[in-house]
Amino acid sequence: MVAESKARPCDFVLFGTKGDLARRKLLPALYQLEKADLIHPDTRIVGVARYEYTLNDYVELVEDALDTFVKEGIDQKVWNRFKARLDYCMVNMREAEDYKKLAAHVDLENRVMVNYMSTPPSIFGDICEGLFTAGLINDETRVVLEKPIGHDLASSAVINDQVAKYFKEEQTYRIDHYLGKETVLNLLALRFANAIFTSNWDNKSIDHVQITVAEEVGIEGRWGYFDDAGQMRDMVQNHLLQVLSLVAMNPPVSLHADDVRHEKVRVIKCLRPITAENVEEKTVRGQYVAGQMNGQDVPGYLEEDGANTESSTESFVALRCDIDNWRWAGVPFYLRTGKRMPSKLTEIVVHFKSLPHNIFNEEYERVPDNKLIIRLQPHEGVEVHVMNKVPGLDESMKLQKTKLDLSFSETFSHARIADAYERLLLEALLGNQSLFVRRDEVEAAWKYVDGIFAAWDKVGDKPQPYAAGSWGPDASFDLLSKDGRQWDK
Ligand SMILES: NC(=O)C1=CN([C@@H]2O[C@H](COP(=O)(O)OP(=O)(O)OC[C@H]3O[C@@H](n4cnc5c(N)ncnc54)[C@H](OP(=O)(O)O)[C@@H]3O)[C@@H](O)[C@H]2O)C=CC1
Ligand SMILES: O=C1O[C@H](COP(=O)(O)O)[C@@H](O)[C@H](O)[C@H]1O
Repeated sequence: MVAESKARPCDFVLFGTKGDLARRKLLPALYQLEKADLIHPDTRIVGVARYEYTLNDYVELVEDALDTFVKEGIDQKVWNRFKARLDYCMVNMREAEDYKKLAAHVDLENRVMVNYMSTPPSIFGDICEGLFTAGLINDETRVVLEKPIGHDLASSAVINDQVAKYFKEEQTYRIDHYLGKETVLNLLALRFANAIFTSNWDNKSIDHVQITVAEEVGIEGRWGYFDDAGQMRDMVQNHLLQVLSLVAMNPPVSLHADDVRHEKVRVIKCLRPITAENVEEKTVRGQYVAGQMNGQDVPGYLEEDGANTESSTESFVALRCDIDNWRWAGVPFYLRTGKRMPSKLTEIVVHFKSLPHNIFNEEYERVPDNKLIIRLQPHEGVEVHVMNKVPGLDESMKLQKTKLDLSFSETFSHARIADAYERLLLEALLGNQSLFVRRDEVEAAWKYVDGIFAAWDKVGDKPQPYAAGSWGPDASFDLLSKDGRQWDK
């Protein structure tokens, strides 16, 4: 992607530094950037929380997070460099006056202040106001917002307005970590650097597209958060619609942030609204009950720690999305995501159209369709399913389904696949917004999702049970079979 500004030294201020995301993902990602020598030598990292820590306490907290979450272990030399950048400031994030303390920890004259809000979105506005009160916002100051922004279109507009009071859109970086995944970025290369795909990427060649984001994990101690959100708000509104928009968008004029975002938002705006009249035909939602994962008994959603036995929050969603534009008219995009599925699997399957006529033997009534499978995680790679002649002297031209399989770990064996947050933190430090979501994208996605919730409410839809360790409710299979199709897995 194209960096909008040259690398400059930054004050990277991590609000919520003691939280789960900061410990599990953000601090390890910063450490990896240090290891790869990608952080400007004068950049500082300032942790912010509401605890009275000494700098030493904070350094220990960071070391503990890295010990726990950096898989390959900490390299002492890298750690020594990294820890020299650390600083800590105690702030009560709801108290605007308290932010004045931060002034002593940053240098607006010589460094760009990048404020990462790894906190509940309900305090994003307070943080912006606090930064303003303390005189810490200039034209270069950036703010990085975690997802999901809001609970629906109205609440997301409130949060975006609170932020926009102090920060321009060019200063606002909305995170969707799927946009930082190496394989999601590879979609751009696959689509726009390969004529074989570019010229076949529409309703003349493609029958339908499947996007699956299956998770093995359950609620992982986040029941309070998750029950309020559900899989639709936690995954579909952001990650799945972002992936869909990258698969379906028209070629952007360039890789500059707004050129890419302009094309993505056009796709989301073309999604045909799902209404009470067709919501039962086009959507399925589920909630897991007790089952087995890898031979172990696991509890149902309502038996998880902290659960409320009345909850009708969905942990699984499947949708048929239709994109009303010239390129995709008549090509359904089937989306599916759920917790407690049999395995972690994130992939896009592009099913090409059937051939009009079979000139080969009768082994197949119809020659099986070609498929392009883009494996986002795990086993990152790309497969193309094609038909081949079985070698041999017989006259029958026997065909066999075969696959061209490009595995990233084998083909690029020298390259380490970076975690999505490494890429996104680097881009935020460099000042490149391409991989961040613009306000109109977030709002268009909420509009679509809000319509589905309204339709579910109107028809009184409730999640259907599925056993933990299964691929979701039976209705998810019916969603495709009634269109004469089936899920790839
Ligand atoms: N965890 C994850 O995997 C993901 C999280 N996110 C998003 O990232 C953000 C952070 O999530 P997560 O780390 O899980 O949440 P946590 O609750 O673990 O962390 C949030 C942090 O914010 C701090 N905080 C909250 N209110 C205040 C306040 N008034 N003053 C000072 N500190 C405050 C909390 O402090 P204290 O410790 O004192 O309570 C806590 O350390 C959320 O927006 C979430 O939606 C997005 C994707 C994945
Ligand atoms: O944002 C989130 O994403 C994770 C899944 O991310 P992945 O990179 O492991 O695919 C999900 O488990 C979590 O609930 C959600 O908030």
